[in-house]
Amino acid sequence: MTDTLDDLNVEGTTVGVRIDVNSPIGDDGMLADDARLRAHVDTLSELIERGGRVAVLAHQGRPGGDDFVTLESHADRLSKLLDHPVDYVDATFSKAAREAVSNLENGDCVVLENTRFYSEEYMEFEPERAAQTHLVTGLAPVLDAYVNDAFAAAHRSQPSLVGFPTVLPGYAGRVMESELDTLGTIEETPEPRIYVLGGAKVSDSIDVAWSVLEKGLADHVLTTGVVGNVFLIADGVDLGDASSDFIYDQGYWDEIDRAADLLDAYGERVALPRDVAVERDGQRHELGINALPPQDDEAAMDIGSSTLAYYRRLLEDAGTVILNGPAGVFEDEAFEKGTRTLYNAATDVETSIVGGGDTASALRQLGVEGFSHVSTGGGAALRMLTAEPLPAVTALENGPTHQQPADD
Ligand SMILES: Nc1ncnc2c1ncn2[C@@H]1O[C@H](COP(=O)(O)OP(=O)(O)O)[C@@H](O)[C@H]1O
Ligand SMILES: O=C(OP(=O)(O)O)[C@H](O)COP(=O)(O)O
Repeated sequence: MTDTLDDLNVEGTTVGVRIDVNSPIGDDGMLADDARLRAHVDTLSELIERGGRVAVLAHQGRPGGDDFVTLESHADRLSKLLDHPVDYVDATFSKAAREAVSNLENGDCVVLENTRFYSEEYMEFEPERAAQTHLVTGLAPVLDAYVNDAFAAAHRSQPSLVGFPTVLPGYAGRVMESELDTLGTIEETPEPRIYVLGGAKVSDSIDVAWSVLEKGLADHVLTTGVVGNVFLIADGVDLGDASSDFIYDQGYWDEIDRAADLLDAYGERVALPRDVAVERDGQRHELGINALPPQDDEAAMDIGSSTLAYYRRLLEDAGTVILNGPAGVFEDEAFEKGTRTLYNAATDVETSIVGGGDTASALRQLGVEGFSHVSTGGGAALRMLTAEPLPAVTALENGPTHQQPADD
């Protein structure tokens, strides 16, 4: 068990708070969706109201990506959401950052710059080594405590996630606490248990499928999205050049062999799409597996109606459904049907758990509501749902011995 904010004496304490606000970014380089910021409002408001001196750490995007931008617009939006001034400093652990943190008064809040602007932060380390990185050795001396609220990044073993709790007393924030409470009890959820794996993170999804099938956590795995396309190709279906090229370009070609191995081992418990939707004459057009391959430039952009009927039948008997990743290119109106219909059907299952940044935004866009739990994390939620430990949580649990009295 990790300590929580209930165990932290906040007043007058300078707290480094790691949050996950990794969000869609518009063409203007500004924040395009603030759902992940909203999730952290409770933790940050509580620390501010209890008189903490709050230094916020977070990443945005990955190096080289269009969404690899400064946190300035995140700080602006946080200030509005918290209804409280939030400063921003374009530094993470340099003298300017340390001075900004040291000058905080009780109830002040500053957002430091995107941690991944600093190269060691995009590497994975053992906690003890992460504690020796420039970020942690530079910033930890001006902090009294560390709060990790970044559940969505807790599957990463990066310095801001595992280094600080190795040298500072560490606490779970309110988002982290609630995610661990809900997702930590997956083995106790009602059976049969169905995992629906879609979206575009094929490699992660295959890892999850292996793990939950091997451990007996999943009675069935249903595949959709790019994941479903990879499984279809692994099963010998010719999806055509457009889908194959897409999978190749994304670097997922090797995953086809892994998917084939999984089908060999657990094929009877893995469900594959029975039809797909392509764009023909500017419209959605569904093709059964026997009608494939599609025409040259047509890519499989969604699952079709037969697949939806098949998956809905399987869901009718489920006690728990765990879903990650959209079933199709939901951003395009013609291909939102799979995601809308499947996720709506999932809300009827006794326990329904959803994870994933894009998935959560798809559900908001499509107005699908009624799940037992919508996680702030994708990869992190999936890792927990395979009953695997999260490095950042382990680091919090193993952190330096500390006894700080809670506020009176
Ligand atoms: N058949 C498909 N072809 C191409 N992209 C797809 C397909 N199905 C889903 N996607 C894309 O997958 C992306 C989301 O996947 P992912 O990042 O894995 O989800 P999450 O963030 O919820 O884990 C979306 O941008 C969606 O357009
Ligand atoms: O968005 C995130 O994860 P997710 O896409 O699995 O929800 C986290 O911010 C982790 O980001 P990363 O996958 O670039 O390490």
